[in-house]
Formats: sequence, C-alpha cells, structure tokens
Amino acid sequence: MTLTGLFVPLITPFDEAGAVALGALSDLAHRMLDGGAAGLVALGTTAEPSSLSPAEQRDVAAAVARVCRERGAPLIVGAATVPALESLRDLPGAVAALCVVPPFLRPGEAGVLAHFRQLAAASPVPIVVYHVPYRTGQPLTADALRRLAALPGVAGVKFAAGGIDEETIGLMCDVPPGFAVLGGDDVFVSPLLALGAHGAILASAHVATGEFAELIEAWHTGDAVRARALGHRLAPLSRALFAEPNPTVVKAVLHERGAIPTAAVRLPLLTAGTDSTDAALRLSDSLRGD
Ligand SMILES: O=C(O)C1=N[C@H](C(=O)O)C[C@H](O)C1
Repeated sequence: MTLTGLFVPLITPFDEAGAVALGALSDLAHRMLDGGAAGLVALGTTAEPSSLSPAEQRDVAAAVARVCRERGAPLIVGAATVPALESLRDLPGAVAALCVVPPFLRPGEAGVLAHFRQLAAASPVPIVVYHVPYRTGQPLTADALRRLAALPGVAGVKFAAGGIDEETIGLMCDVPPGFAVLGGDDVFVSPLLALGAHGAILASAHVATGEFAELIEAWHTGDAVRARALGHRLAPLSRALFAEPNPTVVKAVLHERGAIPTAAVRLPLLTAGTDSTDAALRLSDSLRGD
C-alpha cells in the first residue's frame, strides 16, 4: 500500500454546550470526501486530541471510521503510544496510524529509530511517521528518514520540516520504494509535490478541498503550469489559515460558512480573532470566485 492523494485531518467540532458535535463531524467528513479528498485523518493535531477525553477520542475515531467505511475511503488515525496503536484493532477501516516523532525529549536519531521499531512491531496497521521538528524539537536527516522507511511496518512520513531544505532535497531525490511522502506543511506543499511527494495531509483543505485535490492531481499528471499557478493561489490561503494556532482559524471559517455549529476550540487554544477570520474568508471567497 502506498498512500497517495489528499487526506484531510478533521477538526473536532464542538456544540454550544462545549460537547463534541459528532453529527457535524460526520457531515464534515462526508463533505471532505465529496469535495475530492482521497481519505481522512482522525485525531491528527488539527483535531485537538490532547484536549479530548479518552471517551471523546474513541467517539471521534469511531464516527470518522464509520464514514470512511461507508464511502470506501482510507482512514489514518493519530496514535502515538503502544496502547493507542493496539486499540486500532477495534477500529475497522483504519489503514494506517499517524505517529509523531517523540516530542520534547529530543532522544536523537538512534532513539527515534528504536522508538518506531517498537511502535511498528506493536501496531496492527502500518505507521506514518509524523516528522515536524518545529513542534517536536527533534530534527531528522534524510538518511534517518530512509532508515525509518526500512523498518517493517513503516509506510510513510508526514513531512512537515518547516520548509524545503537540504534534507528535504536529499530525501526527495531518492525516496525508498513503497514509502509515501505526504506533505504536512500547508504553505510548502506545492513545492514538495513538485519534488515528487505522493500526497498531503492538510488542515487548509477543510476550506478548499477541491482545489488542494486538484493541486495534487496536477503535479502527479505533470501539468506543471496548472499546478504552479494553483499552488501560488493556495499558499496565501494557507498562510491566512495559520495566522493563529491551527485549527482556530480553520474552525472560525467553517463556522462562518455554516459547516460546524461553533468556532469553539478548547484551552490552551483561544478562538480565532475577527481580523484573521475575515482575512481567511476573503482569500477563500476569491479562490471560489465569490
Ligand atoms: O492534524 C494534522 O495532521 C495537521 N497538523 C498540522 C499542524 O497543526 O501543524 C497542520 C497540517 O495541516 C495537518
């Protein structure tokens, strides 16, 4: 299995009382698949998983899995520990787990490799390594990513290095066969796709699902003129959606569009301000030609 195409890491909508709005979540999941997403991610960073109780996490994953089963769409689930991975045995439809590089400790590349060897051995589904050094504090070279790719049970990387640097070029020049590179930095996704990424996991795609799906398709079919132009229009939208901590602006825009009952996020996040929301709405309107 090589994961390709657009995956939307779903936000967790909350209702007026602050509870998880599971009906709105299912509707949103259908809407993303209708809009052109190849698959969905449950419990990614964008879902505010650390602010959900274990029961809420189970409910969210089950609701998204149900939609993916109904639609025959692949589901990736955020899970960073052995128990969380083992629980995926009870979640039919999950094709992979998104496992972040251990944050904060900075164990070094050898530690990261040993960690993923242990996780992959315990996981009932293949693992996508979530490489996001500006959040984890742990850099990884292209060589380390290639060694991770060689581990049994590691299917790909969500690549969010914070830009296109020498290690990015080093990896993309020689991607191991069967190892999926999925862009995870919304603003840099077009250049990463130009270098050969297989797909992307993008919170921005909540707001412009069809356009991001088209961007991936255009790079994959070699239509560089269309892809470059679309990438240039989508990057400012992503920048606006990330003007405040993700997913606050995404949620505010979805709420303004009537897609979710509230723009609420849970602490330590704060609801997006009007200026950021209006700026993102203006860019999204201009993209849609409104
Ligand atoms: O939840 C995710 O998966 C994503 N998280 C990133 C983040 O919050 O930094 C952004 C990316 O679009 C998807």
